[in-house]
This record gives sequence, C-alpha cells and structure tokens, in this order.
Amino acid sequence: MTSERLLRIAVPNKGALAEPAAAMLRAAGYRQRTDSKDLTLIDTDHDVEFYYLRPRDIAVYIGRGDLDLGITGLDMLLDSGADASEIMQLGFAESRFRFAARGGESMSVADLNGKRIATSYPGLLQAYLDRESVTAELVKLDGAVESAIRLGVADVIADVVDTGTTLRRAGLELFGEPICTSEAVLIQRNGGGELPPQADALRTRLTSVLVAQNYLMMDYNVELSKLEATKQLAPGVEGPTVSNLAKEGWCAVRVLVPRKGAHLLMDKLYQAGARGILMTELAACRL
Ligand SMILES: Nc1ncnc2c1ncn2[C@@H]1O[C@H](COP(=O)(O)OP(=O)(O)OP(=O)(O)O)[C@@H](O)[C@H]1O
Ligand SMILES: O=P(O)(O)OC[C@H]1O[C@H](OP(=O)(O)OP(=O)(O)O)[C@H](O)[C@@H]1O
Ligand SMILES: [Mg+2]
Repeated sequence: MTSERLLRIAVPNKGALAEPAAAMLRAAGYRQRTDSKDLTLIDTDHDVEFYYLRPRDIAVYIGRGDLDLGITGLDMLLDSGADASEIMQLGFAESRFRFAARGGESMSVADLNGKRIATSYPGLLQAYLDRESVTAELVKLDGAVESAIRLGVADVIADVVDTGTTLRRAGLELFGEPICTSEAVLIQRNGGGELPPQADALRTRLTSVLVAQNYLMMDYNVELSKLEATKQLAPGVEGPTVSNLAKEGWCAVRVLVPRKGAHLLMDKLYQAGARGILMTELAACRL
C-alpha cells in the first residue's frame, strides 16, 4: 500500500482492553508487538504505526489530534471530555458504570446529596450528578474503588461493573440505573479533517472480524428432495451454495449461519434430513 504518511493508531497497553484490542488487530491482519515493553510498532505492509498507551490517555491524544485513531472504552472517552467521538463499536470490554453502597442500605440516587462518592471516573460521574441535580463530594481514586467504603473515605462508590464479583466480595450492593453502558470503541477527533486511506481499510477489516465473530460456516449433505426444507431453516445471506455430491440424489450445501442459536439450528437441520453437518469458525468475513 502506498500513502503520503503512516496512519497513527493508539492501542491500550494495559488493563481489560489491551489483550482483546491487540487480538482484534491481529485477526484483522495487522502486526502487533510481541514484547510488552515496546512502546510503538510500525506495520510496514499496511503503513500503520501503533502507539501503546494507557487506555485513559488515549482519548486525550486523539482529541488533541496527536494521533489519528484510538481504541479505548466508551466510559473513558466520556470521562475524559476529550474532543473525540466513537466511530465504531468493537464488541469487547463490555461493562456498566454503576453506583454501589454497603449491602442493606437501600440507597437511591436522591439520597446522594451531601454524600462522598469514590470513583476513578469523576468526569462521567459529575456529568450524571449535574443532570440529576445532585450535589455530592467526589473522592477521586485510581482503582480498587470497591475498598473505599470499608476504609472510610467514601459513603458510596461509582465504578465499572462486569460480572459483579468484585462488588460482592466487598459486601457492596448496586443501586440506581446504570450511569453508563460501555464497550471498547474506535475513536476519532471531532471535525479532524481527512485521514489517510489506511483508515478506511482498517475500519473495513475490523468490521470483517466482527462479522466473523457473529457467524459460523455450516456445511451439510442432504437429499435433493429435502433441500428446500433445509434451505428454509438456514437461508444464508445470499442463499446457500449448493454443489453436486457423488452420492446419487444428494447435494452438498454450504451456508453462513448466525453464531447465536447455531446448535439449535444444527438439531433442526438434522431432523429435516441434513447429514454430515459441520460447523466451522471464520477468521474474517466481508459480506
Ligand atoms: N472487568 C472488566 N470487564 C469488562 N470491562 C472492563 C473491566 N474492567 C474494566 N473494563 C473496561 O475496560 C476499559 C479500561 O478499564 P481498565 O480498568 O482496564 O483501565 P485502567 O483501570 O486504566 O487500567 P488498570 O486497571 O490496568 O489500571 C474501560 O472501558 C472499562 O469499562
Ligand atoms: O464486575 P467484575 O467482573 O468484578 O469487574 C469489575 C472490576 O474490574 C475492574 O477492575 P480492575 O481489574 O481494572 O482494577 P482497578 O479497580 O484497579 O482498575 C473494575 O474497576 C472493577 O473493579
Ligand atoms: Mg481498572
């Protein structure tokens, strides 16, 4: 690929985003660092330079225009107040940003007036409190926020929740609606001019990885007389590929199926007469 300049992409270097972000870029055909002490890496085949940065700092670099595109969490982007926006959802590091208090306190958002709230996301929290007309004292912590109540520095916390295990272990209970629902996103500076053509190529490739994650390839053999019934069950995107089979009166079918419910579909296809059914993972898929 030839371009005037390298496309500069910020990739999280630590935390919940780092591994899945690198894995997704690898799946999209890009080189990624193999040594976690490397700060940058140039993929010369694609004219892309990756910068490995703290996830929290990524929106700042993108908002200032120092780098072209970045991968970060939506919650971190909103918290930063940076002049940047999400241009693509990436489907990993899904979490909710929520309030929690000591078990049995049955708090509500209206009770937060005058309380001390510990958080690592003060920007996100303050914007929510302003919207709800709540006045509270924010206690800014870097992490392990769940310990703040036991240690007496806060009455309530607002933190990232995934499985809820960390909260439960700290004896805390959620209350109120989620303040924010987050996942990893690709971000770009607002009104940030034209990017080199590698940016579109990157988005197309990431989309093909996401599509591949949502579909499986299914192959099966079926008697010609039963083909219509199996086609109805699994119509595919533009109709299945039907090929000859050496066995007289039979055919081989290949079709893309949604990953969700694929095993149930396999059962139904078998009942409808399909045999030798195979399900295969896709590495990438452009529809
Ligand atoms: N346990 C989790 N499950 C899913 N997503 C998570 C989890 N923890 C954090 N996240 C999400 O990942 C992103 C980065 O958060 P993370 O906690 O990894 O950053 P950090 O706290 O700056 O890094 P570190 O924890 O290494 O200091 C955020 O968008 C957050 O919502
Ligand atoms: O609901 P769970 O599945 O338990 O996950 C949520 C926890 O994961 C993150 O912590 P992290 O490991 O990033 O540590 P940190 O608090 O120091 O940032 C987050 O801040 C919560 O503490
Ligand atoms: Mg964290």
